[in-house]
Amino acid sequence: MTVSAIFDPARWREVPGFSFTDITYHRAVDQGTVRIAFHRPEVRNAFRPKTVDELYTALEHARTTADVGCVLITGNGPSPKDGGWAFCSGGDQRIRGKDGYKYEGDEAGEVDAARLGRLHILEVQRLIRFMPKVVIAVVPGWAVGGGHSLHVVCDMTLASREHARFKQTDPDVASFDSGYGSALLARQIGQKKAREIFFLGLDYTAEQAAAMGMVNAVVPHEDLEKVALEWGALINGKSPTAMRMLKYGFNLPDEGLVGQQLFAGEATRLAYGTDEAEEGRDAFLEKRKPDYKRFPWHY
Ligand SMILES: CC(C)(COP(=O)(O)OP(=O)(O)OC[C@H]1O[C@@H](n2cnc3c(N)ncnc32)[C@H](O)[C@@H]1OP(=O)(O)O)[C@@H](O)C(=O)NCCC(=O)NCCSC(=O)CCC(=O)c1ccccc1C(=O)O
Repeated sequence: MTVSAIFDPARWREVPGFSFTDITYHRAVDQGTVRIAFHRPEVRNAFRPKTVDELYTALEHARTTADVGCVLITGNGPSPKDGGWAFCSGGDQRIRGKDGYKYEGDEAGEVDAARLGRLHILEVQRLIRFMPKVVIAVVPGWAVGGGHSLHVVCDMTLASREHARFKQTDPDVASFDSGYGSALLARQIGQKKAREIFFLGLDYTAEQAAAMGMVNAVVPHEDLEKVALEWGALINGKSPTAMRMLKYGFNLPDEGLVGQQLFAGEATRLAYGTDEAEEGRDAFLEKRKPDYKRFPWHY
């Protein structure tokens, strides 16, 4: 299979140094935007622990690459089995064990009983939320269960007019994202609608999701990745400092002390660039008292 039917290979290069199987990882040829895509279209891009490991690795690489300002998360497709499209259908229910999602053994479909079950998609959610870069969910099909929660935690969502569908099946399979997947969703679209999505488990089109406020734009399917790249270029044209202070400022009221820590950390980085901070450091190194008299108490 090619990477994805709506992926334009002329606009991307594979990021070297990785041997991913469950995701693909590309960098745009002309801008600091990367594309990370679920690559299990035959199961609507459900994630298993290996998928989550790879997703975390690619996201961490993007987070720590200094000239990347925008991360697109999407799903490759369509399914070779039936032509269906998906962003992500959440945890792979075939390998869910009593202690979480199980790693597979040597044989396909065989569980590795020696390794502990994982729920580390939640670590991926935190990485998306805490990284000082703009993360966009590019939804070409189903966003369901833990896949729905991933789109919620991204900074913005673009959706295919024809194929994107949003649905929360968590309670159908006795799972519950009572963290970002539900509570942050309620911040985005209101308590009543968020509760409806979880308590009824209905299907919603891209247009309905946009009307609720959980999708930023609805785009013709064949233009989805082109528009995502246009948004990436806009984002990369802006001040990195301004963008990360904005992201952390948007997050802060919902993150408690962690949000304050992230915002304050970036404020500290800015303060380190001042003459005042240099005076504090130099005084220590020169074993003298700092002299802050020339610095005003701004008001
Ligand atoms: C996504 C669907 C609505 C798509 O429906 P449809 O287009 O009709 O396609 P299907 O024929 O149903 O599916 C095609 C094919 O894919 C397989 N498949 C689809 N989804 C999954 C899946 N999640 N796991 C395994 N396999 C899947 C399906 O079986 C078909 O295979 P065939 O061999 O061809 O028959 C629909 O498919 C659907 O509803 N899927 C299930 C969605 C779901 O319930 N997902 C799990 C929700 S729970 C979750 O994700 C929790 C994870 C999590 O983030 C979390 C968060 C916080 C705390 C804990 C957790 C936690 O990990 O539990």
